[in-house]
Amino acid sequence: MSVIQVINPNTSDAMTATIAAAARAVAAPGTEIIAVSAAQGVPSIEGHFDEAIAAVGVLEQINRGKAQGVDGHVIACFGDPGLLAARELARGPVIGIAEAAMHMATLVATRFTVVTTLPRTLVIARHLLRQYGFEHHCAALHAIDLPVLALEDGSGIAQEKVRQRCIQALREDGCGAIVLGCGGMASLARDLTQEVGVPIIDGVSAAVKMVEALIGLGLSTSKQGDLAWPLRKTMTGAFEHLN
Ligand SMILES: NC(=O)NC1=NC(=O)NC1=O
Repeated sequence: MSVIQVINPNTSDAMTATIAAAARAVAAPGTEIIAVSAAQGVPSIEGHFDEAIAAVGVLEQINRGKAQGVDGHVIACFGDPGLLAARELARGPVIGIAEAAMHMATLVATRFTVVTTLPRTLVIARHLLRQYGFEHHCAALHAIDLPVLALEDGSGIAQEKVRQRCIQALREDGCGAIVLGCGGMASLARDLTQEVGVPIIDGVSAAVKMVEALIGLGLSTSKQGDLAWPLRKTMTGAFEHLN
């Protein structure tokens, strides 16, 4: 039995439910998914400021997951907020949904397109492409120009905009796969893939399977060098509980 903690770095429980359903849909029979929202922070993550706030919430949940003895962690926001800090703190594997989706896309296509939410988050995805070494695999990045929580408003408008943008990208970008650039899009991948006949990749499910694979291989986060446990120091104020 493996236990994987899936962390929604924003505080919107409705999005956590969407993320949890996508994770459980692909989890192996022997894998238990524990899905959590950030205990404090921002209701949605749509820029550098939000990412900084969300990173603290991620670290708090990593600590809780460690205390619960989970075997691995997923950071279920497309900016992968706090990923390396989380790897310092964690023993088990920590995978972000952007890196997971990008890795999977390169395994099934030579070029992929990213479809995300607000235009101002495009640069965050670009930074990750460079950080992970996937820039030359990415054909294009597009934003549907709707806020993250539009995906949870029940209207279906955001979901239809994602669908239309994917169809347009497949016509125009010369890509062989599409990466969905938001944790809140997790539920769209399977049906969209069926409809367009091209891999539409959700990072939540990709990350869950990558964590399962790492656990199965007996690979945990390296504690050599920069991902060694954080140096001990006395934290104060709002961070005292992280001591
Ligand atoms: N690009 C994004 O939409 N990032 C995200 N913000 C959130 O709150 N969750 C995401 O996945």
